[in-house]
Formats: sequence, structure tokens, C-alpha cells
Amino acid sequence: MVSDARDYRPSKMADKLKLKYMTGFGNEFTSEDPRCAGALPEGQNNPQKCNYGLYAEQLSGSAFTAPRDSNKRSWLYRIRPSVMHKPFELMEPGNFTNNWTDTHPNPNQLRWKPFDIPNKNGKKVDFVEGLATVCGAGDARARHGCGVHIFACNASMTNRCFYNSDGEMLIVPQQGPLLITTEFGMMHVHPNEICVIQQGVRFSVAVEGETRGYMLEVFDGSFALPNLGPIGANGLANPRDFQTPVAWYEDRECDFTVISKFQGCLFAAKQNHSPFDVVAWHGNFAPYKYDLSKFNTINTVSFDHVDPSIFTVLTCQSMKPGVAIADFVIFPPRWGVAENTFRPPYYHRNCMSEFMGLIYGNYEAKEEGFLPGGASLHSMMTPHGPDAECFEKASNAKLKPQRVADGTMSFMFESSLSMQVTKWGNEKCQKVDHKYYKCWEGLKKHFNPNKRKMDGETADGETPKKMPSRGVVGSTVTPSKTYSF
Ligand SMILES: O=C(O)Cc1cc(O)ccc1O
Ligand SMILES: [Fe+2]
Repeated sequence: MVSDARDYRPSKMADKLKLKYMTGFGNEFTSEDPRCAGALPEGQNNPQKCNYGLYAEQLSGSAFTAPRDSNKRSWLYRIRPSVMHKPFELMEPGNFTNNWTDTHPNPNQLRWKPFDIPNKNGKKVDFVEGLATVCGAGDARARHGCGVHIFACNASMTNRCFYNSDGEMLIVPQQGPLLITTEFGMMHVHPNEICVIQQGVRFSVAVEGETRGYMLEVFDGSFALPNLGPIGANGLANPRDFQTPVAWYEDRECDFTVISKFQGCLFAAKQNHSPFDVVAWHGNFAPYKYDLSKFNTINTVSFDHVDPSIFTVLTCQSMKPGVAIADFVIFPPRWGVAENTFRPPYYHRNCMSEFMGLIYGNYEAKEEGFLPGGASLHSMMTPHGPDAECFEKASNAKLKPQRVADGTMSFMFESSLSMQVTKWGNEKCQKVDHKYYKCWEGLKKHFNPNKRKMDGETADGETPKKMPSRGVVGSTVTPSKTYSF
């Protein structure tokens, strides 16, 4: 028996335990820790006495009466039921909040330099202590809204776990792997992988030094795969690439603290044992991880810049058809082949809020200034688009099939809610790039009422074929490390 998973470094621990996963999205999984074969009751959920003297406990992730396709619950067979703990007491929340009105709204284009990570030689900060809230909207009590947080830490959670009573969390590690011990088993999550932890699921995060990432919480419901419509039965994030941990338990008596995020505040309760005592479980409400490099990217093979919804990995839908509380969208390495097209993102104003983060590399619309571990927010109807340099480069480039975003991974949390930036996000973090607006100041006026673009003139001066061909496509295929047009 491993007595304390959190005494070990995540990668070492993951190797030692030879972590296994079950594959599929939203499946009805069954899992038993091999040390207790037969721990799952056969043919029923709550026998009079469970094998091995276990307690049966249901974790409901939807109303009992939710339609079958959205009904979520799991059954956990554990050494002690979760209810065995001392009363919860209010905790000091640090920079973590769901209070969206602690300062005035800010309609500006916002960009943050990389958020600070506590230095490993300095103060020890774990995942929960290192949470800080950038922006959000809505109300956990009304089960409607979302929050965007940064985590920056350098210490593993020891004899402490966290759960979110308010909603589901999508975690995006940016620097350093996370070994996440959950009631359902363990997941090793690297940068360029993401994981989702459901409402109520207890987990503890072990880290290997300076660690940073992003976290999106949604109050409305669960993340789901987007519909594929005319794309067909396959594509984007394929269900078989999602990985759910297998049951793992520890039978450990110790002074353990359970931290609950409840109605936007943090509470701590003591108990005399580890909550990671689930010997077997079954159900469709369980954590999972996904490797972003497995994303099957679909894009134009003719012309025009397609909306980034084609890059949606996961979505938490609102009650309005097609409108997301929050989408998780990535900008993966891919080919750019669009003819006669300004290929980078277009200039636009959106009725959605766009929070972006960068895992590694750079972002095509802004090769400078937007850095790994930093972020940007383009709020509702706040204009934005490529910086001046990107505009000039992309409007004059010779359009050949070209690799886009190689060696990079950026992402967007796009929400239909008007997210407000917190006081920490606006000031306290001290990472706001006050010169961000300047990246558009150099945009030149090109307008000339006396000169219409001549038929047959292209950026590189070559003569295009007659329609239906829409421009010139070079015959050479040129891979490149960074974006060029
Ligand atoms: O603003 C951004 O950089 C994100 C974005 C990318 C894109 O390709 C099209 C629209 C959009 O909002
Ligand atoms: Fe945008």
C-alpha cells in the first residue's frame, strides 16, 4: 500500500504506480482497485452489506430526474462515507473569489504578462493557496455563471484536498505537470493536456516545483463535446481520446483537511482519514483528461478565415441553442492553405467574452507581448484583432500552403456572459500590460478612393487564374516554425 502519494514527485509517482486510464467520453465506467477484486456489487448499487465492509455512496451530478442523455451519477464504494468530518469553517480565500463587483468594470482590451509563480526557495504555496481569480460572471447560488482563475504554486497539497460545490472545473496546466489524486483514482496531467474535475469530486494536487496554469469553472452544468453537424461522425476531439482514472485507494488515518468551495467562498473541515479511500466505483460522472495534440483539426481548404468555433474542444452549453456558458477552444498546429485570404484572425467585435491563454510558443495574431503563462481578455464588444505588424505581414505575404502555429498552443475560454475583471486581475496581480493598446496604434491608413485593387493584382504581384480560382497558391509546401504567410 502506498501510504502517502503526496510525499512523492508527480512524475516519479506516476511511473511507480504505472497509472492506467479508461478511455471514452461520458461512458458508464466500472473500476475496482485490483487489491480488492469483487469490491463492486454485482447487479445492484446498495446491497445490505458491501463486500470488504465498504460503504456505498452516490455522487449525483444531475437532478435525479434529468433526461437520460444528461443524467449523471456515480456510485463509490469506500472505506468511510464522506459525511465523516468535523464542521466546515470559513477560510481566508486569498485571491480566489466569485465576487465580480469588488471593483469597477473595465471595457479595455486587457493583456497580462506571465503571472508570477512562487519561487521554490521562497514561500511554499500549494494549488489551493495559489489560486487567484482574473474574471467571471454570474452566481454560483443561481447555478449560472463562470469564473476564470490562475493557479501558481510550488508545493504539493499534503493531507489536504479540495472540491468545488459550485461547479465543474477545467484545468489547463501551463508549466509543470500535475499529479491529481481524486476519489476516482489518479491522473498525471502535463502541459498540453487538460483535465476536467466534476462538481463535488475531491482531489489533491501534487507538483514538481514551479507550477502554473489556468482554471475555468462553470456553474451551469457539465462540459460536453460539441456537436459535429455536417462534419460527420468523427473529428475535433474524438471521444476515444479522453482518459478517466482507474480506482485507487489508500487506507490512511491522519489529520486531513477537506476544503470546499461553496457559494463562492472557501471552507475547511477536518477529518481523521484520507478521503481517497474509494476502493471501487461505477458511473458516468468521473474526472477525465485529454491530450490536446490528439485534436483532429478541421479548417478551410478554400478561402476565408473560419470562425474559431471549429477549434472547440469542449463546451458547457446554456439553455439557448448553440450559445455557450463557456467554450474551451484551442489554436493547434495546423496547415494554412486559404487562397486570396487574410489568414490571421479577422478584426472583430464579439457579443461573447474572449479570455485567452498561452501554454507555449506564440500566438499567430500577436507574435510578441502575449507570452506563455500570460493572458488576454477581449470583453463583450471590445474591438480587437491582429497587431499592426501582423496585419502588414499577412496582407503582403505570398500565399503558399504553410504550417501555422507549429511549436505553439494557445487557447480561449469564450463565454456568452459578460465577465468582469476582479480587483486582483485589474491591479493587485501587477501584471497588466498598460501598453497593450499600442499594438494597434501603428495600423496604417491604406485607403485611397482613387485606387481600387486592380483585377489581377495580388499581394505578390502574380496574376491569379480566372474564377473560380480565388488567388494564387504556390506549388511548394513550406513547413515553418512560426507563423508566416
Ligand atoms: O481574438 C482572437 O484572437 C480569437 C479569435 C481567433 C480567430 O481565429 C477568430 C476570432 C477570434 O476571436
Ligand atoms: Fe477575438
